[in-house]
Amino acid sequence: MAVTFVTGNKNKLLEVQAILADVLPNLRSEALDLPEYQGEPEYISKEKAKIAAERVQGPVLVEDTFLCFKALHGLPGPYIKWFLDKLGHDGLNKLLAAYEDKTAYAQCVFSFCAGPSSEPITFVGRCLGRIVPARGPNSFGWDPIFQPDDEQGQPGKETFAEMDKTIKNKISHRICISSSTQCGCSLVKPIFNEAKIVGGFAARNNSWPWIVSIRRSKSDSSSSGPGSVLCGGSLINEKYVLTAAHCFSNMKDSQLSNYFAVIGAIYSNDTNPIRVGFKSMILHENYNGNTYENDIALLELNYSVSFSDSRIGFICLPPNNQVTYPYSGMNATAIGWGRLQSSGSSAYTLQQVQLPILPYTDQYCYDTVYNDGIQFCAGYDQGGKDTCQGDSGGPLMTHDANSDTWLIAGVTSYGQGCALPEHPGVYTRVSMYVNWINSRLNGTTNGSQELVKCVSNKFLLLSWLISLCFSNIFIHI
Ligand SMILES: O=P(O)(O)OP(=O)(O)OP(=O)(O)OC[C@H]1O[C@@H](n2cnc3c(O)ncnc32)[C@H](O)[C@@H]1O
Ligand SMILES: [Mg+2]
Repeated sequence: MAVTFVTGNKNKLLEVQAILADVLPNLRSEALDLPEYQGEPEYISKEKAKIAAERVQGPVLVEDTFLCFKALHGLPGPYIKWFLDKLGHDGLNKLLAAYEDKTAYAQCVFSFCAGPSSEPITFVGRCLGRIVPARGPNSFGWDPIFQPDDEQGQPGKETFAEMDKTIKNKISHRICISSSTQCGCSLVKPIFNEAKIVGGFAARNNSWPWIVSIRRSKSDSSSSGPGSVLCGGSLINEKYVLTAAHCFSNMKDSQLSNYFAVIGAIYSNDTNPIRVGFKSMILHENYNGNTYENDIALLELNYSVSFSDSRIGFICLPPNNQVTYPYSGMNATAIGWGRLQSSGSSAYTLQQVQLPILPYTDQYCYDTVYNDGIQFCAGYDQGGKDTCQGDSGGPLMTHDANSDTWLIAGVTSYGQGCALPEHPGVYTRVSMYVNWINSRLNGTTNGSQELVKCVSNKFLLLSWLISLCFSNIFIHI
C-alpha cells in the first residue's frame, strides 16, 4: 500500500520527494488540517501521525521542523513558524543580538504510522549551524538565515538558501543526524566477550568515545610525551570532563598545567587523536578526603573538542536526583587504564569490566560505604573483578536499551585493595550531582539529557526509515 506524506508545505514536500525518490518514487501527499499539539517534539509528531493515519486510513509519514537557537535554550523550536511569520529574517537575527552565541540547529522529527491504531515510529534528524543575516533567494522559510556547519564543525560558507538544492538535501536535518548531538552513543559497538581494571578484558578501539585519560607530563621528557596516567574521566560535553575530586584534591590550580587529557585513545601511551590541556578545575566544595563523600570534579578543557570526529563522543548524564539510581542488581560497566592487580602494573590497553550494582544492605557494601545516598557499591562479594588504582575518576556506565545509549551512573571513587573478596568498589552516585554539574556548567536544564536513539554519524535517516518499513511493517499491511 502506498505511503502518504501528510504536509501542507509544498517546499517540504519537494525536498522529501527528492530525498526519497529512490526508495519511494511515488510518494503521495495530502494536505490535511491536523491539530498541532503542545509538548516535546517527538510527542507532537507521533500524535500528528496517529491522527493522520486515522484520517487517511493507511500508512502515513509526517514531518515537523524546529529551528532551535542555542543561546535561547532551544527556542523558537516548535514555534519557529509563528516567529518567522511575525518577525521575519531580520527579526530572528535581532533576537540573538544580545548574545555572542549565534549557533543553532535545525531539527526535524519524522513519524511513520503504518495505519490506524498502529504505534508510530519516530526518527529525529539534526543539522548544526548558525544564524546569519539573510543571504540567498527567499523561497523557503528560514533557509536564508541558516548557515550549516561543514564536516569539521566549522561555519560553512553558504546558507541553505544559497546552496544548490541537491546539496541541501544531502546534508540537511531531513536526512542527517550527526553523532555530535547525541550523548552516550558508541558508534563502534563495545564487545562483551567475558574473558584490570581487574578481571576484565581489553576494550574495542573507539568503543568508549567519551573516555578520557588524565595524564601528568613527565618533567624529564619532552612535553609531547605520553606522560603518566593519573586518573580516568569522561567527557560530558565538548568542553568538560567529569572525574573524581580525590585525583586533584592535593593539587594547586597552578599545577594544573602539568596535566593533560588524552581523548579517543586506546593505549596508555597513546596521545592520539586528541591531547588537550586543562583550563580550570572545579572540585566539589564538600569533598571529604576521609569519607570520599562528594568525590566528584569537573575539568574544563583548554578548548572545545569536535564531535564531528566519530571517535570522540560524550556520555549521557543519568536521571536527575534519583537516590536509587543505579538500581541494585543492574549490570554496569567500568573502564580504565588502572592497575591490573592491586600492586601490579597498569593496563596498556583500555580495559573494561562488567560489575553488578550491589544493594547497600549487602553486608560488605554496608561496611565500606559511608553515605549510601551519594555513594554506591558495585562488584562481587567473592571478588575477582573490580576497578583499581588509576581507574579512579573513570565512569561506571549503565546501558539504556531503549535508546541504545550509555549513561554515567558512577564515578570510580575508592575501594580496599582491588577485587578482594568482601571489598566491593565504591562509586560516586552521579544522579545526585546532575544539578551540581549543570549549575557549574551554567546549564539551564535541571534534568539529565533526553536519550536520543543512536544512529551512526551522518546516518541517512530516511533510507533507514524506509528499509525498516519494508522489512517489518509493510508485510503486515
Ligand atoms: O504541514 P506541515 O508539514 O506541518 O508544514 P509546516 O509548514 O507547518 O512546516 P513545519 O511545521 O515543519 O515548519 C515550521 C516552519 O519552518 C519552516 N521550514 C520547515 N522546513 C524548512 C527548511 O528546510 N528550510 C527552511 N524553512 C523550513 C516552515 O516553512 C515553517 O515556517
Ligand atoms: Mg506544521
